[in-house]
Amino acid sequence: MEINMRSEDIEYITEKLKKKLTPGRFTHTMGVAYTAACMAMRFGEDMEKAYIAGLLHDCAKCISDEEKIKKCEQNGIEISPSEYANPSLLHAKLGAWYAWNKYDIHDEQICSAIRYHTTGRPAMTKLEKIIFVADYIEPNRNKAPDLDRIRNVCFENLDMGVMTIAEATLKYIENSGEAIDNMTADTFEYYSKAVNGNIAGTADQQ
Ligand SMILES: Nc1ncnc2c1ncn2[C@@H]1O[C@H](COP(=O)(O)OP(=O)(O)O)[C@@H](O)[C@H]1O
Repeated sequence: MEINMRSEDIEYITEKLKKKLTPGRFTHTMGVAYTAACMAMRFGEDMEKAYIAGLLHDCAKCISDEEKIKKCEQNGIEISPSEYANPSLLHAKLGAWYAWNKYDIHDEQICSAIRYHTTGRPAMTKLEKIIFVADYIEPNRNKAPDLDRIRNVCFENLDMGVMTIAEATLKYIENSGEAIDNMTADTFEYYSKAVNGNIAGTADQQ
């Protein structure tokens, strides 16, 4: 189902995010929104939903770890052991909750794309894949190695893009010493099989 947002509503969300996020995070946010909209054009997804999901994906990012835990506990959002050990991961779950409850985006697909944008998950929807990938490749990102190649891969084949980014993220977090959420490893495994043709029904991105 389409969401048909009014341009005033999109402007309102954008202005609110500008206040809630640091300038760097806001720039990244706009990059993800535009990249997600481009990927939606490329892969036949709803452009407006991709833009809104990109806009809101980090809406809970600029909150202290203590506050993230508190807000999750207050609102009945379950916290896993790896999230207690690495509360920064909670911005994705909490962001999905904020999108629904504070920004009034009553759309399961958008909120789920926000929910899984950091770790990914096996068998993602097309919109979830687009936000997972757009977060990594948007034009303001410049620290990850091999980004030009990864950007090409993502626009060529969405599943291969997800696999490549999950693999790069795993390498990065293995060296960071932070508590690891196993969902990214599950995502990598699933999409390795998908690109090698061992899982049926995921080739909607060719
Ligand atoms: N499975 C995971 N376990 C632990 N940390 C992870 C995992 N996946 C991603 N991260 C880390 O979470 C951080 C935030 O990632 P992400 O949400 O994708 O970007 P951002 O919110 O900055 O746009 C990154 O440092 C990334 O390495």
